[in-house]
Amino acid sequence: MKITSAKVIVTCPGRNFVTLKIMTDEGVYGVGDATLNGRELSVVSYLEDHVIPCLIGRDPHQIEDIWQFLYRGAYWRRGPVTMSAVAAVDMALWDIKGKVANLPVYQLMGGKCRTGVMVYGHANGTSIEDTIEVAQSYKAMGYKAIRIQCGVPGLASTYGVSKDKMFYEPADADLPTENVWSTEAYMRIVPKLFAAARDALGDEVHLLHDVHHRLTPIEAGRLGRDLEPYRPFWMEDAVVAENQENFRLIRQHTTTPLAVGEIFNSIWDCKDLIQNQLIDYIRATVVHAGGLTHLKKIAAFADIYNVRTGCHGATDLSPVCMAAALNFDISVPNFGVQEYMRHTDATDEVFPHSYTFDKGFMQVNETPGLGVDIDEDLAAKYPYQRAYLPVNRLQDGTLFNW
Ligand SMILES: O=C(O)C(O)[C@@H](O)[C@H](O)[C@H](O)CO
Ligand SMILES: [Mg+2]
Repeated sequence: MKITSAKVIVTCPGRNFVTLKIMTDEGVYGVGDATLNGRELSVVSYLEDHVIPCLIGRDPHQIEDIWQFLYRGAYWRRGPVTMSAVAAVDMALWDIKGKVANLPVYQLMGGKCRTGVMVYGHANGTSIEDTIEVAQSYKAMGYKAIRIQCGVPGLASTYGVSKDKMFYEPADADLPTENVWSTEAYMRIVPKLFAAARDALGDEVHLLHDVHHRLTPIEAGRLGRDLEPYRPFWMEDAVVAENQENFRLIRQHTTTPLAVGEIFNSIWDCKDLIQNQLIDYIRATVVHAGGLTHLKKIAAFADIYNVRTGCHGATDLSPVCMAAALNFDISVPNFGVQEYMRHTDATDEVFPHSYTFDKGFMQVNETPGLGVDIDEDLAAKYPYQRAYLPVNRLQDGTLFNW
């Protein structure tokens, strides 16, 4: 079997998605997600100019060898652009292998380890009351795990709080929107949100929260300790993780479980965090961390240290990535939870898929391959629109972490 051609499809049914489609001499094709929010076209170029020429004529069944060729063979390793491009190829090759074998990809990865994939939804509101009302509606939809984020008094806007309650897209403008941030105000409101949420939602539902890289390690230690009475499922991205040692300080001060990794690209970004047991959940994704081939290795390494998976699943990860993630989630032993931000109907129409949601769990279903496709004619109706993620400044104007 040989790869005969490949193409990159950029479409914007409300937000941008980049999809790789690999064709073979047997008529079977595979799809992979290559979306990197706010930096989409750099991955398009990486694929078109540097990856696709190397794929033509190769045997699509040699997934590991092609992965090694694109990773080691580039000489320049890692980084979000490279690893998203490698991931797209990897996903498409698993899709092809599954279609040829007439099996869903999870079967090729070892088969089901569980009956369904527990997902968490996003409840957010400008006030604590609004947020709890939305969380109640998620609970009514059957969600077992809910992320709660609320507005911070005195700040015009904050990460995680959207106008549309079901579809959150932070890349909202043609040039970066500027947000204003106060750590002090934020640290005052979040424990109150958790106290009210536990009270209103009961003991059983899992409550999650995303700090979005905004605290210092000692501040994160304090927030984690303040949240302990409300037993959060996790505190996510409490600090920036370029320095993995940051997490040691947090760990010394709190037993609140820690999650990190949505912006990680390889096992090297989380190796120390995992082997020193400084985190509880690794959030690396199929699309930004080198595809299923690499994420399987991260998960296997994490399993040794009791670290569970909690893959990123925001709307900027296309349904192609979601389908790949669900095949991964159902088949790894140390699965924790999967993030699930619903895509809009327009996006779901461009990417027909077989996965389903029911009572807080998702199912991959039995479609051979990844179980997802792209409708190219429909995709062509939504041309690329430049969109940036926001930037964040402190109240005195200092540029901060968004
Ligand atoms: O946990 C999450 O879902 C996030 O932190 C994302 O919303 C993130 O901000 C976006 O994926 C950025 O593109
Ligand atoms: Mg996050």
